[in-house]
Amino acid sequence: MELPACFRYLPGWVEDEDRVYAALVDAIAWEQNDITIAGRTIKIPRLTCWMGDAAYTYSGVRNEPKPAPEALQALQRRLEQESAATYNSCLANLYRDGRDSISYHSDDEPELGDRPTIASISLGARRRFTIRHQESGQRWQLDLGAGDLLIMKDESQSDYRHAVPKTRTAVGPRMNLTYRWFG
Ligand SMILES: O=C(O)CCC(=O)C(=O)O
Ligand SMILES: [Fe+2]
Repeated sequence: MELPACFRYLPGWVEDEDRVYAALVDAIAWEQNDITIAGRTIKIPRLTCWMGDAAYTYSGVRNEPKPAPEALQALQRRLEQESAATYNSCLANLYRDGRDSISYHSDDEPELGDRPTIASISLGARRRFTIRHQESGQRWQLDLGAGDLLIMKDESQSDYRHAVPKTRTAVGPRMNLTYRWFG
């Protein structure tokens, strides 16, 4: 099914994606944060790293920025040309296996502004990405593979939610880089 117009899918956008994955998996300062929901503290089911100018707080976790490796900045420069947008930060996710996931959410923190453009690059193993329209409940799914780019803009965060569900299928690690403008 065709995606809503505020999601633009560009498969195979990254050149040399295996090399970029290998460089970044070692260079990024991964950590596993805790989140507290309804008084219960659990570990986020994936590794993350926030690279930007300022601290980023989401789900009650304050993330201090870490330095961005050169390979990450090189991708950002190419992305800015592709998406006619500028980015000043990147939230990286590492899904170690099928038990790692991100549940349905919108990236709607106030610092991202109204109708943010978020450029999301996938590297490593292919994983399912699901989109749900908040009001109608209509769903879409994409299998994001190594080198794929998904640009989310306009009402993608205000009207839709997205997720990477857990899978029982044996699957290797997947990295996702979400470039954002954080004001
Ligand atoms: O891993 C993905 O493809 C999505 C990650 C995501 O939605 C996020 O970091 O906000
Ligand atoms: Fe997201």
